[in-house]
Amino acid sequence: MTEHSIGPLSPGGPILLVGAGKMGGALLDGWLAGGLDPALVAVVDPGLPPDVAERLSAQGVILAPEPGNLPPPAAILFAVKPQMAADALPSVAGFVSPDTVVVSILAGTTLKTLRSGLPNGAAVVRTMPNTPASVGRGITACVAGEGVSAAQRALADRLLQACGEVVWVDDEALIDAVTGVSGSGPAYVFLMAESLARAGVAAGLPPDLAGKLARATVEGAGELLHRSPETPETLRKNVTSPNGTTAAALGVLMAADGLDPLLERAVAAATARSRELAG
Ligand SMILES: NC(=O)C1=CN([C@@H]2O[C@H](COP(=O)(O)OP(=O)(O)OC[C@H]3O[C@@H](n4cnc5c(N)ncnc54)[C@H](OP(=O)(O)O)[C@@H]3O)[C@@H](O)[C@H]2O)C=CC1
Ligand SMILES: O=C(O)[C@@H]1CCC=N1
Repeated sequence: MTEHSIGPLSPGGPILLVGAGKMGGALLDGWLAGGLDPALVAVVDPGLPPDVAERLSAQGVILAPEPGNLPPPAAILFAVKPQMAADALPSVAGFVSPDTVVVSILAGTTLKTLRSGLPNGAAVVRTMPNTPASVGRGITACVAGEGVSAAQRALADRLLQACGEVVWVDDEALIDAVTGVSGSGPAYVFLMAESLARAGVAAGLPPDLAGKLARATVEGAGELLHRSPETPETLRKNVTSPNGTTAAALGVLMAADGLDPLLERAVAAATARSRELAG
């Protein structure tokens, strides 16, 4: 069970997920774990693996609906790869009613592009979630397009809150840097676990032990950061004895050519790629 219960939700129509891959599937898991009634959820994804389709169907989720046999969705969560957007938008458009809000999670795909593939005046919210959503610990940044009503914004907020925290921005341009920090960010942290394990092996540990230590360290540090009211800086200082082992390591990581410039370049590369995807 996640920390974020969606509770009873009467959205006034089903919630349609278009694209139930890694991220769409994570959000779907978050909704179901958060208590969203599966009978209110429909999924369009021609590539759904049979075991996933079977599990969702057994839970009562509606699979592969057509616009003619599904009531107008209150919200459509659009979650295909950005490169598939043009192919998939016509099928999304077929489900859109005047009251539907389309919530996109596509990296680099602008409100303008999305709206151009949907019926005139469609309400669109562009968002950037991240995969910890599958365990209720995601964070999603959102920007509302023109004409999104307060009720539509509240519904988008509620659906995303079932999977973690939600923040709203007014400036769509910020979403590219959001993607570089929190959208892609979980990958940087997982890489830290991989890289720390490799460094442990280089320092003489057996690979299994290095992997176990590195994973538990990243998990534990994340949990401590989650539970503690302290800043990351204070938590770091709490580990660091004067002239001790951590100080020796931080001398490398916090040097002029250490982690800051490396992450700055990494986030800049992701941000630039997000802008590039927008065309
Ligand atoms: N993964 C992440 O961490 C994050 C991803 N995003 C965004 O989420 C989106 C999805 O990414 P991700 O989940 O990683 O990608 P996936 O490839 O895992 O998921 C996309 C899914 O959409 C399916 N699909 C393809 N075409 C259609 C269609 N016409 N109609 C319905 N479904 C279709 C795909 O099927 P098939 O595989 O058969 O093509 C696949 O199952 C991307 O736009 C990405 O930018 C945003 C934040 C974080
Ligand atoms: O790598 C990507 O393009 C997507 C967007 C953010 C995380 N994954």
